[in-house]
Amino acid sequence: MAQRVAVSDGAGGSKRTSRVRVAVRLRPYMDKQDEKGEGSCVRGLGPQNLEIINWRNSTETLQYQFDVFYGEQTTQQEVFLTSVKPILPHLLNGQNASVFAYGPTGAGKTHTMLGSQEQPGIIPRAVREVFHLVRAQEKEVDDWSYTIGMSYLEIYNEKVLDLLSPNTQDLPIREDKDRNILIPGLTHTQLTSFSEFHTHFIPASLNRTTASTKLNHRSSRSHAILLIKVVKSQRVPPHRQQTGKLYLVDLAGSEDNRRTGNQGLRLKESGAINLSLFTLSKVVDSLNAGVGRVPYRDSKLTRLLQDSLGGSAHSVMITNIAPEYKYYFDTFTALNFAAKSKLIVNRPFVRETVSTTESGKRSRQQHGCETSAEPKKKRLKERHGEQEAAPGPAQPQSPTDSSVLDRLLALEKLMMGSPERQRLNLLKTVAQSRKEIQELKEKQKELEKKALVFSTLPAEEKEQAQDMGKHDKGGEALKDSGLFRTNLPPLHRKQSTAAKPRKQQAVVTPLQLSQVQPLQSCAVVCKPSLCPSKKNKNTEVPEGKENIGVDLSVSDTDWESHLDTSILEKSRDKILQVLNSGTLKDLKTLQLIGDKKAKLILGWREVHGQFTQVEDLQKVEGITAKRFSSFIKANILSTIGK
Ligand SMILES: Nc1ncnc2c1ncn2[C@@H]1O[C@H](COP(=O)(O)OP(=O)(O)OP(=O)(O)O)[C@@H](O)[C@H]1O
Repeated sequence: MAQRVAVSDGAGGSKRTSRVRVAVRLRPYMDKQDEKGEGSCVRGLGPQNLEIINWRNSTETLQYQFDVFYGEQTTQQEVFLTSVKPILPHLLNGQNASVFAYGPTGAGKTHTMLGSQEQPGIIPRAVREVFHLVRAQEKEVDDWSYTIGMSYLEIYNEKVLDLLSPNTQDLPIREDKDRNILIPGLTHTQLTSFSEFHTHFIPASLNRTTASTKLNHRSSRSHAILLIKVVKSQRVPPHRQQTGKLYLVDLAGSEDNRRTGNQGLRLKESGAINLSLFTLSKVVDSLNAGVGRVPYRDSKLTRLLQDSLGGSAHSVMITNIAPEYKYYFDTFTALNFAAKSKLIVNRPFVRETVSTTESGKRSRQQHGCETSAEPKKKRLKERHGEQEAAPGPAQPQSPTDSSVLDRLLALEKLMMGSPERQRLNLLKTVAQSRKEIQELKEKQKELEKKALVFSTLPAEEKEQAQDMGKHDKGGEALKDSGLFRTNLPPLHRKQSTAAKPRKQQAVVTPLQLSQVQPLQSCAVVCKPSLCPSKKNKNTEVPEGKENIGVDLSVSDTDWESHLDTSILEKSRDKILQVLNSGTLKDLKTLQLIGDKKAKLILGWREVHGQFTQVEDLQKVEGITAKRFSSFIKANILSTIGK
């Protein structure tokens, strides 16, 4: 059997970590979409620079520098030749590459990646070039043969779906011992020519999940990922084999839900899209800043791209932006994620209000890439015009909506002026907070359900339940959090007629009835020393599970000795069973296991199979011996009570 060999770059040899090359492409101004005729808010300054009006002060612009800036006149061919073609030869040496189009909905990602028949984009051009390179290589070198194959998939709502075989379910992502990422079950079709590629690709594209949002009629709601694999096999012994993978990714649009009118399923989709794009930008940031851990595992998208993004792979991110004012917030956000730095420049942006019919003409003038050699006279004239149009500190023309301004302020506070590492930490904190909010929301839903049940109980039972609830620390923590109070107004209203303010909050207490029970029952089966004590409270409570219904205050080392061995074993078996056969939801019912840990457990199971004993849990990333010891204690106490 052919052997996969380690590959090195033709230029050097030693393993290195590539930066992700960041390009920005500004699409042409589109009159029809700009009903208010507000004009452009962004324009090019040169081959690497652009500027956007400063929303805080319109006498200033914010200037950004990227590896490349493509102005609105840039052709599809120029984008391909300068950003994509140079990385393709690496595929024939067994190296990986990825090209992805990032940016707000309607800013031109699909145009850049796919294009049209008249203006083909990166995908058709890259596949044609790969065939060309392979044919040329086959003519030159005799002792290697090449095969080219394709897979096409989408990530929709964090599910991996096969576009070449649309009836398949969510596919798993695995990693082999050489750290290659694999998707078992994904269709891989051998291609003999470029026209054959078209035969498979076009119908598969129609399987892609798209829906209409207010912003773009055929807005893509999934990340579409085309994989082109080049396998190079040695015809003579030792029959070495090298595989080069190229991922061509048309990302779903990041969007502002308040503006797009997303609700229900669309809103859920947007959550998944925004989370994966957020993780992607964190990954790109970490790779380019050269900081330690790259958070590939935080989303399916980045997990899938792990072996083709950073490391020894060659990656290009093309951030697409739109010039219209109505895209201001999205453009600003996209630029801040893509840019390493920005400069505030005291130079006004001409932005007098014009009628829609004139705006196209004016925008073309504005968007011509200005250079520093621009006549001084013209700049002075612009400045003068600006002062006439908008005296004093100005607001941005479009995002005057106070919620947008709030978010701009928050975003700026987060991104501006902080050193790279600090910025990464902030990004991390935001992601963590989002996760925690999600978990709290889930918990809240659960509590609401239980509250409903409680409201049907007779008065006597209610009182009993309230008394028991007072002992529950997790419930108190939730009650004390502002989030719980603000998110449960209907429940408070319901109670307010029957009880005093202090008691109103007790609406949650019966909900913890089932959580308190383990401790109560525990008193029956364990020795007195194990029963809940309020004195010893220094036990670590990891990962968003602070509201566990058991007391962890008993000493970490001797608590097992207080329990009956057969009960202990039975509990361990129960836990092991959940670890080995539980779904994500089941795993999350375990004490101290949140969403992230549950996913890591599932991932471990996919790669390594069953856990032979509960202690194996320590092999899962992030579960330290200390965490495991808290985990086992909390879960055993909890199962004993059930
Ligand atoms: N560089 C460009 N030149 C000409 N037209 C463009 C360019 N970029 C985008 N467009 C046009 O703008 C519109 C929106 O572009 P596109 O559908 O590619 O956006 P998108 O970012 O892929 O949106 P979504 O996230 O919804 O898929 C399309 O009509 C497209 O043809």
